[in-house]
Amino acid sequence: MPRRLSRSFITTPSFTGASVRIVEVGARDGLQNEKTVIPLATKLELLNKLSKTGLTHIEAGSFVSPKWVPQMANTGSILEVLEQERRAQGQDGDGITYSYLVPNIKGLETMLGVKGTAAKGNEIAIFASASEEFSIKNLNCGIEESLRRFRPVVESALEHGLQIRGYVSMVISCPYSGPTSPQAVGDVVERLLEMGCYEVSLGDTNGVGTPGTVGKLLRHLVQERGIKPERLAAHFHDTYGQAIVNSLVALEHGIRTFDSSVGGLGGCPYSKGATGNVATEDLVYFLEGTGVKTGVDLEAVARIGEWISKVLGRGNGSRVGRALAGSKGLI
Ligand SMILES: CC(C)(COP(=O)([O-])OP(=O)([O-])OC[C@H]1O[C@@H](n2cnc3c(N)ncnc32)[C@H](O)[C@@H]1OP(=O)([O-])[O-])[C@@H](O)C(=O)NCCC(=O)NCCSC(=O)C[C@@](C)(O)CC(=O)[O-]
Repeated sequence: MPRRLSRSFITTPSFTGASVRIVEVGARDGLQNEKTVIPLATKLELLNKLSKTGLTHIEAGSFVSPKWVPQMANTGSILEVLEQERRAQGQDGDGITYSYLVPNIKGLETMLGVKGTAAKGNEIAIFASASEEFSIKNLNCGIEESLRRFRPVVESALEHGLQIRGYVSMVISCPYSGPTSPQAVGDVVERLLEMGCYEVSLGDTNGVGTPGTVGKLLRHLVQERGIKPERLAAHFHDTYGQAIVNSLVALEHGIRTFDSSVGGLGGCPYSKGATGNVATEDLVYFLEGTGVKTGVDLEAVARIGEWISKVLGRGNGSRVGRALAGSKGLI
């Protein structure tokens, strides 16, 4: 007799009528790992194209040390240009929230020092880890110290009217320390929420999660700890090709915010072998096909995925993007 499968894997609930928010991270998580310096004009063109696809939340860069991540060194110029455009468009600009990673108070001060930066339409993201070893590799300090450093960043950002998003990396397993316990993830998530983050994005940084491990993590966070799924986001890398099925598991647990990257761009500079985030095209195709509204124009994003992949001289990391390019030409 074959063993019976657990109910959630064989009976997918109907999501018809549900809607999600997609956080497009291609211009930050996607580009940060590229070896050759990408011109400012290319980054701005990418952001400009993405802003016309129905996406409402776009990560535009990082105010991190240029010695650590040289590719993000021109983030101040990106913010300045986007702010100029916002002023030219009127008070509300294009209605999109642009998000910037900030690792410490120096990063926040640099961001606030950019001419014309307004709280409206901008937010910051702080990023911690559930793995002590990865925290040291990524931030040059352990988890406790990173949280201690984030506190004044959060306080100052809130005083300036900026909203704060949180990240936790290595939520499933870490290349330096092995499997991550759901308890370790839950502890950091709760600390970030208590500190003032409006949501915490769960980073399967090296894309090793499966429905089994992701389900176990989400059961712990949502059912056992009682963390509201509205305060969580899924940030799945697609290294092992599991990101879409893991997104279904996240949907089943009530998560309605998903991070993704156009063309599946990306990798993490401090996680060897990690490939890109789940491609925005693949995510939109999956969600819309499952009855979940994204508000995102699939063909428009697929066109951008083809364009940026050609500009960067890499293969298009989106299967849906490649299929659409094959059947419709796109560009
Ligand atoms: C946190 C630090 C700065 C500590 O790095 P550190 O070397 O310990 O920093 P420090 O305070 O000793 O300063 C060293 C130098 O950096 C400068 N510095 C210091 N801070 C800044 C700053 N904000 N902006 C610009 N410059 C800065 C500082 O001024 C000094 O310059 P010097 O005096 O030598 O000329 C460094 O480790 C760092 O920048 N790390 C960021 C690494 C990163 O960006 N990783 C990728 C993003 S995380 C990720 O991708 C995962 C995620 C979010 O996507 C989710 C997932 O998938 O899991």
